[in-house]
Amino acid sequence: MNNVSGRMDLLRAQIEEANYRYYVLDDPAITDAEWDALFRELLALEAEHPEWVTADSPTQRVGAKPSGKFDSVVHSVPMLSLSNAFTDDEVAEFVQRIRKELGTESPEFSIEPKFDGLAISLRYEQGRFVRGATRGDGVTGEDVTANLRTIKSLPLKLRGEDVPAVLEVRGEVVMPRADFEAYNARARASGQKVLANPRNGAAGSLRQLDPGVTAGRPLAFFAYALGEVEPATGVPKRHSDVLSWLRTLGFPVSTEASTTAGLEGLLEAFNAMAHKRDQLPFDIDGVVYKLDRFDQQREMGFVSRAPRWAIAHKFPAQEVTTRVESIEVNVGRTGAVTPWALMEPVHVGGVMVARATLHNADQIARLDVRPGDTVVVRRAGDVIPEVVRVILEERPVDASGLALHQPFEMPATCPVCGSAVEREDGEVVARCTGGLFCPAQRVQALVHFAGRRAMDIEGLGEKIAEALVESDLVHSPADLYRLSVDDLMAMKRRQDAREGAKESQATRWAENLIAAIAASKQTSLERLLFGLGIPDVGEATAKTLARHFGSLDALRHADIEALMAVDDVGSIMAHHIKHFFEAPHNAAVLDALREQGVRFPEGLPKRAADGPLLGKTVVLTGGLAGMSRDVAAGRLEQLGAKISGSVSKKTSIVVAGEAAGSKLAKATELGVEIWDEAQLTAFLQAHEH
Ligand SMILES: NC(=O)c1ccc[n+]([C@@H]2O[C@H](COP(=O)([O-])OP(=O)(O)OC[C@H]3O[C@@H](n4cnc5c(N)ncnc54)[C@H](O)[C@@H]3O)[C@@H](O)[C@H]2O)c1
Ligand SMILES: [Zn+2]
Repeated sequence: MNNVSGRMDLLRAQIEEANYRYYVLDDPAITDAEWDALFRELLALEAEHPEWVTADSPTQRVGAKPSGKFDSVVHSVPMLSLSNAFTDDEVAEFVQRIRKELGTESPEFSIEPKFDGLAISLRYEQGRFVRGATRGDGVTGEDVTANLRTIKSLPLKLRGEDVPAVLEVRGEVVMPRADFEAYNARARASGQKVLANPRNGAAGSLRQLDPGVTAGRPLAFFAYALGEVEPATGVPKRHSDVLSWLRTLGFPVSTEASTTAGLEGLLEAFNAMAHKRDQLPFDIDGVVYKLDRFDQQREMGFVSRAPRWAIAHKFPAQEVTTRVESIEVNVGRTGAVTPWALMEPVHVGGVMVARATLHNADQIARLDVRPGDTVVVRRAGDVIPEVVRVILEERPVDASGLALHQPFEMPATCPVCGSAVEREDGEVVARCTGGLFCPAQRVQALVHFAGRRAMDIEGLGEKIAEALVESDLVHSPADLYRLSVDDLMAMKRRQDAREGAKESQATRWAENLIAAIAASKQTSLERLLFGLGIPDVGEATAKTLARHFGSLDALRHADIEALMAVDDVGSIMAHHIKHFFEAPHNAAVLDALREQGVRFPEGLPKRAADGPLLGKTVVLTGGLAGMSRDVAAGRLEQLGAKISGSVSKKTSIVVAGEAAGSKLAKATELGVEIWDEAQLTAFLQAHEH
């Protein structure tokens, strides 16, 4: 007996503490599922021992006392909670109770999603929004009027002529999931604290002392009930009609609401909503069934904490706790290195989950997640399951009480190919620098290599690249040039067999692809350089490098200083380029490409050692009508000019073509000499040999 009453005391204390963190601090320490388990256990013990039910038990009360941060508002009609049902049987009991007490065979119910947000009450006087408050402990809430005014969908003035002098509308403030994800992505990128879940996001945003902060976080509102109404004469007699009425007054009301009679209809609606759950723009944690007729609601009445005429039928939890077995990193197609927690499998959001993303190194540091840790995992909508927080109290320790595991550190080398993993200043994502060499990146690297502005191999898209890599035919771009029609046909046959497709004899695609690959052997240095996918080296830089060094070998052997002497090549890029060419596997690919017959014109740097433009730096901007900018640059270089991509004080001449933009503006500002196309043409003609 003492054990039981002791257990009840403990449960009450645990629930009190959880309520304080959840309702007042917006910073829960346990999951809703854990809270529900504690609460249910207490309810069950109280049912067995009614003599030990205390008046201040959490089962007898709603929420928690207001924090004192805001002015308080006394609700003229108390705001209650809802009883919960977790199984069909519990819903059946609920319906049975109503049938018995009302003597109605098939009571009618209104059905609505259970929004996972924050309950609020809005007060309108003479049709104008005057005050809004949180639920608080159900009797006294917090005045959050200024913050509520920032919610765009919340009407500040009621629609229509005939509105009650006093109208209180209750509903839920929620944070749409997309806005929640976007907020967290930004927070992660800038190293700020992320929101644990949209409910917390909504509650935390609404309970800000600065309405400016609330305004910056998109919130939505859904109306689902009335408080005080004066005069009450025009109020409909059914809940479903109240929802329609609220809509005509200008309130957002869920379009998912419906009505039904009897148990069957409720369970059907529950299953339908469970299917839709992931597609809804905001989180819902169940379905609420309410007796539709107000006279019947009055007959059923209330218990201390919740109405007896309604129940919330809850979905499987979207947040659960489990244990991290290990942390691994995964390399994506673009080389991005993402850490994952491998966990003891758990049911979350209705599916079994064994991996959850840890996003990036910053997030790991913020969470301080380590192997062996008990963590909260969240899975909602189509979003990848993620680790939300670590339960530090449960971190495994050794005999002397020290943590068993050190903080996790991102590996310095790629787990797939062993190349260095680098993270640029100011970037959140770490990347494998292996490029072509890294099997994890091969498919994307091949697609890039074959791209129209690189080697221009028609027909080599993502699907074929995937098949080539998967069938082990191609490890590096050089392997492309060893392929035969027979190889491709064999690959296709294996694929057809695996997919159970009918074997196709058509060889045309394979012949075309081999021809396109062969044709790409005649290329230019700049196309090849761009196609190699050197980190940071885009099309423009590839061009500049090709022009500056003239030959592949000159570039391959350039040191950092020589690289930095190239216009627009900064120190980071110079290091990337040098690393790339230094890596033996990249050198092997380049040699193999040459061996396979890839050819491009090479020579000395094109810039003449002498000429009228010697010592002058020229920038070309805007479109030229008579020739391409490349051609113009080449001819200027033959006359001794150095071509640069950006305007600075060192620029001698800016050639401004059609629609020249910021570079022209900068040249004007710096007083640099500016030529139009006519001047350029005249100059080139005058110096033609
Ligand atoms: N993790 C924690 O530490 C912790 C602590 C306290 C409470 N909780 C969570 O909160 C729940 C209990 O809290 P509660 O009393 O705030 O309520 P509740 O969420 O179980 O149900 C009542 C509330 O549902 C909301 N609601 C949503 N859609 C509705 C609709 N269509 N019609 C009517 N009401 C609707 C209203 O805000 C109402 O106040 C627990 O089940 C638990 O999930 C968690
Ligand atoms: Zn790699």
